[in-house]
Amino acid sequence: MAWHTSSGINTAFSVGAVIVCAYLVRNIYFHALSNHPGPKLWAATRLPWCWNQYWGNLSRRLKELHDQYGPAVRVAPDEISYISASAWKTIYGQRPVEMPKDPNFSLLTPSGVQNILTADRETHTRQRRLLSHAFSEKALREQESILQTYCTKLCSQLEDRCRSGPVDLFDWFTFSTFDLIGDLAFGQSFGCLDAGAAPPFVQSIKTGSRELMLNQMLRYYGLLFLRPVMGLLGPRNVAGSRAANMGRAVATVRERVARGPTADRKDFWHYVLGHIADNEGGVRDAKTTMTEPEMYTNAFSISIAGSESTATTLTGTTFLLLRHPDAYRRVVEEVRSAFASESDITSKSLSAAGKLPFLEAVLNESMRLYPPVAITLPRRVPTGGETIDGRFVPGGYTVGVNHLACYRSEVNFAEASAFRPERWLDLDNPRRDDNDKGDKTECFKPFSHGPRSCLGKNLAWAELRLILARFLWRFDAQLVESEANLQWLDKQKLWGFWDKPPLLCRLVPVRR
Ligand code: HEM
Repeated sequence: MAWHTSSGINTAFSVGAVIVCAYLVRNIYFHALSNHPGPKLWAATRLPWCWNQYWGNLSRRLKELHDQYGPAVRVAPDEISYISASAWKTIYGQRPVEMPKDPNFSLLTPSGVQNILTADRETHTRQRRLLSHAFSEKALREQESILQTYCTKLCSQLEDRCRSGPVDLFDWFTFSTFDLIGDLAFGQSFGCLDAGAAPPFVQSIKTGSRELMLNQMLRYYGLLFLRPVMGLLGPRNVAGSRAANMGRAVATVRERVARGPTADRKDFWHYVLGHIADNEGGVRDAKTTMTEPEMYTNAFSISIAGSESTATTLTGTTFLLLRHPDAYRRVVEEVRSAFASESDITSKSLSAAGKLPFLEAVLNESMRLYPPVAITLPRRVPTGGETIDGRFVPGGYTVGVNHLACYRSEVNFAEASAFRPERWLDLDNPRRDDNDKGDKTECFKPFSHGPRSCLGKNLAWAELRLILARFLWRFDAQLVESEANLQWLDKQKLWGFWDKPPLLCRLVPVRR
C-alpha cells in the first residue's frame, strides 16, 4: 500500500516536472516573443524579474541587461523592456488606439473610484481636461504666493535648526513639498514644516509604493487573493492605514469642495470648481464634470504624485552638487550673482529664458542620473500588435521604457554614469564637451511622454527652481562625511520610489 502511494507521488512529480520543463522550453524557444534577445532564464519565467523587484534591484538589473543585450530586451515571458527614443514615442505617444496601462501595475483605490492615474481612456480624458485648469500657466502664476510661503518657512526653519548641528535635508525637502501639495490639493497644509515632523499620511506613502510593487508580483501569478496576508511579505497593515488616510483625505476635500471656488486662495479646487460652475451654470453634466468621489480620490493621488517626486529630486540634486564641488561652486555663483536680494527670486524671474542655464542643467542632470520615477511604467500592446524599435510585438504583451536603464545607458549618453551638467547647455556653449554633442537627449523623459505624461510638470519645475535657488542663495552647505552619507545614492533600493536614507548636511547661513 505504502509502495503504491509513493510510486503514485513519484509519477505525479515526474508528470509535473515534464509539464513545467515543456512550459519553460516553450517560453524560451516557441513563444511569440522568442525573437527578442535576453537571458534565457528571464524568458522562461517571471521569477528572476520578481526576485529583483522584491529586493529593490530591478531597475539597476535591467540597466545591466540592456548593456548586455541591446536596446530591446525580453525581461519576462510576456514583457519587453526598451531604452530608445523611438520606443518612448511608439509606446507612450499620442496614438489612434492607446496602449493602456498594464492592469497588473495599478494601485486599487479603497473606494474603487477611478482617478487620473488609473482611469480608462474616456474617464481619463474627462478628468485630465478639468484638472488641467488647475495646472495652466495662469494658475501657476496665481499660485506663486503659496509656493513662496513654504519656501520661506523652509528657509527659516533650516536657519534655526542648523545652529544646533547637521540637518537631514531629505526630511526638510519632504516636509516642504508635502505642505505645499497639501495646501493645493486639500485646501490645507499638512503642517510638517511647523511641526518638524511628518504625519502618518506622509509616512504611509512609502509603504503604499511598496504595496504597489508587491501587488504587481501577486497579480502576475494570479495570487492577488493573498493580499490580506501581505503583511507576511512586506510592510504590515498597509491596506488599513491607506483606508484610514483615504478617510481623512475625503473629509478634508469634502470640506474644501463645500466652500466652492475661493478667490482669495487659488488651490487646485478653485480652478476645477470654478470651471464647472462657469460652464454649466451649476448643472452637472456627467460628461464634463467630476463627481465628488472622483475629486476625493484625485486629491489623494495628486498629493502622492506631486510631493514625493519633487522631494526626491531636490534631495538627489543637493547630494550630487555637494559631491561635485566644481558644479556646486558654479551654480552657487550663478544664483547669487543673478539676484540682488532673496525677494527677487521668483518663479517668473527664474524661468526667464537664459537667466540661470546652469541651475537648469544641474536639475536635468540630477534627474538623469537619479530619476525620481526610476521604474518602468508598463503598457499593454493593443489587439493587432505593434512594431516597436523595428520588431513586431503581438497584442496583449507588456512593454515599457525603464527610466533608470534608459538614462544611464552609454548608448544614449556619453559617460552616462558621470555627473556632467554641461551636457544640458546650449550646443554652442564652450563649456559643452564634444562628446556630449552625441547625447540622445530626446530619450530623457523624467515626466513621461504623451497624453498620460505628468500634468504637474510646470508646477514641479517651478517648485524645483524656486526651492533650490532660495536654498543655495541663503546657505553654504556641506555634506557630513559619514560612510552612509557619502554612499547615499549608490545603496538605495527602489520600490516604486527610492528608499531614501537621511541626507545629513551642515548649513551655514550666508552673511550679507
Ligand atoms: C520632479 C517631479 C515630478 C516628476 C519626475 C513626475 C513624473 C511623473 C510621471 C513619470 C508621470 C506618469 C505616471 C504614469 O504614467 O503612471 C506623472 C504623472 C502625473 N503627475 Fe507628475 N511628476 C512630478 C511632479 C508632479 C507634481 C508637482 C504634480 C502635481 C502637483 C504632479 C502630478 C501628476 C499627475 C496628476 C499625473 C497623472 C497625469 C495623467 O495621468 O494624466 N506631478 N508624473
